Amino acid sequence: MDATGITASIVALLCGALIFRDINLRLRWRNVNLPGPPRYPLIGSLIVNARDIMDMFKNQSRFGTVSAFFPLNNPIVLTSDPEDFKRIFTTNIAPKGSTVESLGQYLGPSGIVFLDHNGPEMTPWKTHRQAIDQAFRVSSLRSFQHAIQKHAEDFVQRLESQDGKEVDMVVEFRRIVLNITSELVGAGDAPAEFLAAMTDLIWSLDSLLIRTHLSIGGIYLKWLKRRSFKIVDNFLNEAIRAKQAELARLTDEELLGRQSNNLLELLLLTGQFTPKQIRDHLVIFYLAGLDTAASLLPSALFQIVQHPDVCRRAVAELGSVRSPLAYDDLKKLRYTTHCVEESLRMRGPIIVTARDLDRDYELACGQVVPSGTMLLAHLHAVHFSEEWWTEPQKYNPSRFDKEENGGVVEPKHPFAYVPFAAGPRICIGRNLFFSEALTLLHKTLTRLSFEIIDHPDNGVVLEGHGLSIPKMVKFRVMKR
Ligand code: HEM
Repeated sequence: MDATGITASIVALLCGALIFRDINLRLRWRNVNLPGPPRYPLIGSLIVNARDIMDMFKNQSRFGTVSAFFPLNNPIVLTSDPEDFKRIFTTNIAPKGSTVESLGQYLGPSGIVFLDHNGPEMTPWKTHRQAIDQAFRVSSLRSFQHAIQKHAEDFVQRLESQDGKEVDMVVEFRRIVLNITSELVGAGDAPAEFLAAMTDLIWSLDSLLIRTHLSIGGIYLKWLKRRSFKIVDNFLNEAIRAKQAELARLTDEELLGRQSNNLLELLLLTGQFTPKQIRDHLVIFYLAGLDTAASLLPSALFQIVQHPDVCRRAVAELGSVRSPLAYDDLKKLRYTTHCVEESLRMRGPIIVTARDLDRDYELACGQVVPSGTMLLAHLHAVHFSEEWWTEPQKYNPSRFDKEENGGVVEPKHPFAYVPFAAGPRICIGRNLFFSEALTLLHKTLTRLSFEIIDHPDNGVVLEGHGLSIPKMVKFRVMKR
């Protein structure tokens, strides 16, 4: 057979495989009747409906609470039914699976986010999660508060030095969250070169997310970013070695009484993890803790400043609490906490979260979808649903206060407010995030006032690839 013949045979084989896949999928889905964009043979709802698919990620899905679409014939079900959230998040019917595989290949497969929780024992994820949970207990957060304070003070002094000038708060918050995360991880003394390399790795994820369906994406990016990886790995591996040596010098008694408040030390002290696993977890904390908090904080500040009544009330509350703020003072900031909660509802950085069905699944609406389907929990859509919230488009921190809200508790369904997901895999860093957010708001709003810069993009959030990120948050800052 000549070259043309071989090429024609390969093309014919590929077409045959695609047609077989198409027919198989249609048979498996013949009894499922879910709304969604039209689906074409072989390419599913891809090209023609790219816009529709983007629309589906916007706050209100065009197709209602549950819809199905098939980019390249990969079945995806998008749900914003809180009853589905309850099942997905609180049982182990839907593992994280392929959705995070590419990310795992890139940043290190043992990172807590990538470990699968499927199976009756949920190991090794459960073992890792239990060990890491210790760093987020109240006692650890209490002793970590002084580090947050120190960084918050640096942050506000930096802003004060720009008195009267225009400041890009997206950049400022990103810098401060990076520093706080480094402190938590145990890389507080990291050189600027390490922080730049780590930021490079995290930022390049956007291009990985675009290629997320290509399993090669992670490996390719790892090669492309090999220089940054070398810097990050050299620093972390050296930090792990140095900490191991330091702990080896301690007596058993000293080890027993030791209170660690950074992850590196804590993970070593458990004695359960290899240096490679520890390295992967530390990297993950940058991924999970950086973009999320650094995206939400500028938006939260923007929304507070944009609403003068809310701002006056928050400033009064923040001013009534002593400085520096101790961990136990945070609970006195009830109204400011509601401001942050309201921003998490409206501008929570994670729009959707994905799970892979490894068995047939009955949706809350009664339809059974076949195994192999990717299930997307649309966190934002439920946050904007009129079924569960009063005037969901309105920024109203008081909705979280039962007394102020005429005795009504919002939302009207316990799984209709899920900025941190829910169940055993709920965000491990949520309490740390509130410590960061409240301490930074305390410092900034009591020492500075903010004037919103007039620009059409100011305060706008970009929504793509399942994440919501502020496009621009610029203020003129003035010392109070
Ligand atoms: C605005 C702040 C944050 C938001 C909205 C947020 C949201 C989330 C969500 C929705 C998940 C679940 C994802 C899923 O199940 O697919 C998650 C998981 C996680 N988050 Fe956060 N997060 C925030 C801050 C943080 C911080 C500050 C840290 C740590 C420093 C952190 C560490 C993690 C980790 C390690 C997981 C994985 C837990 C597991 O798989 O067991 N997050 N987060």
